[in-house]
Amino acid sequence: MSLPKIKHVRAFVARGGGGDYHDQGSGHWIDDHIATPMARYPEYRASRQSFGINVLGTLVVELEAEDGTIGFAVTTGGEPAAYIVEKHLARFLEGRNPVEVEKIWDQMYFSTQYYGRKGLVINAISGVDLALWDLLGKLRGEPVYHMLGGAVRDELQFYATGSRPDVAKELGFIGGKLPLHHGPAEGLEGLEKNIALLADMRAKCGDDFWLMYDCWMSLDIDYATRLAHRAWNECGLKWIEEALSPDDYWGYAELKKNAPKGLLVTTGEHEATRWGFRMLMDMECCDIIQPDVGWCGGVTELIKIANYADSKGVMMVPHGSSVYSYHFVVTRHNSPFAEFLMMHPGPTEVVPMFAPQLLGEPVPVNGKIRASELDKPGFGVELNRDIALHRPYSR
Ligand SMILES: C[C@H](O)[C@H](O)[C@@H](O)[C@@H](O)C(=O)O
Ligand SMILES: [Mg+2]
Repeated sequence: MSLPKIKHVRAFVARGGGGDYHDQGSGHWIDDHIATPMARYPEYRASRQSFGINVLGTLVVELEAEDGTIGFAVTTGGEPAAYIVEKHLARFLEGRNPVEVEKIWDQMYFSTQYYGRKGLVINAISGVDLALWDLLGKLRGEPVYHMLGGAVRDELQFYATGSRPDVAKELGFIGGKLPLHHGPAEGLEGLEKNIALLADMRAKCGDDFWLMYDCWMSLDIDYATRLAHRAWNECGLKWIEEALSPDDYWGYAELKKNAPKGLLVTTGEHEATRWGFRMLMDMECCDIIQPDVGWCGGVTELIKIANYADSKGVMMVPHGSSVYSYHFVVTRHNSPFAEFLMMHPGPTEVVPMFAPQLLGEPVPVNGKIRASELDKPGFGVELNRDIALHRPYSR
């Protein structure tokens, strides 16, 4: 049974939130003195946008089939990713049967391996792969999660990422993940501030509410180990996330070995492909892997990553990527909960993570999304065509 072939491949760029969710206006919690590897330079310490965290913008990939059906997806990548899609990857898509997700992924990866493998190129491949799965679902009239094996539970439960875990608790989330504000460059004074903030949130949220710290690659092994023990002993931290550079597999293995029993070590949002995640798991770097399906290779690659994690008894809780991860998580026993990234500036309200780019994007209510809410073709969302979309490399 052949489906309508792919006729057009288009790559657009959009700004102002959405796929590149760090691309927010001023005064947003997500750019408020958050610790990063660049914090060793004082001029880049107060704002991640000052060193370019939002320089790329959103990549929108659109695949149009012969019958006019359109599949699309958004991720982080902007104009350089649009170039890779239009000038390199499109040749493996135009004229092809959209069912060939494996062969198309293989050709996109190995044709770009000489300059890709991780980062921007894999973001571009992920965007194409997500658009392909969306197109497949729209052509078949099936939600992506049905094509992945169906739901193993009736609802998804979420923890919330943002600077207000106390509000997240009131909104019904199972936990709150705080951004870490101070890294090694701010010395013991900064460490004490990190602990004081966590202790304040523990007092506000009570003992049973999960509290986590997201360190966004900002620490060294000594600081991370000291923070882990203090935060566990004094504040009952549930996990310490992405403490070290994604390339420091050896450091993660040491941190996990030296972390207090009971504290979880997590990482992976800036890792890519089955090979990168195999390295994390074979070197016993973490207790939970956190791939971003828009950055790790898409659904086709996440299937391989998640299956390997499942075989090793490692939890796979994707980095927040809205519907693109919800349709995956609901089908996996080793993904018992999901992340919801609070994109309200406060954050004191639940707003769609990729707003304003996706029409029909579901949001957690009382910290949950029912699986039945995903029962729409593809990823169940449509592109908001009222936003400014620019196609820099039309052919
Ligand atoms: C809140 C963190 O600093 C990042 O901005 C966030 O995108 C990511 O690390 C996460 O896990 O949500
Ligand atoms: Mg993170």
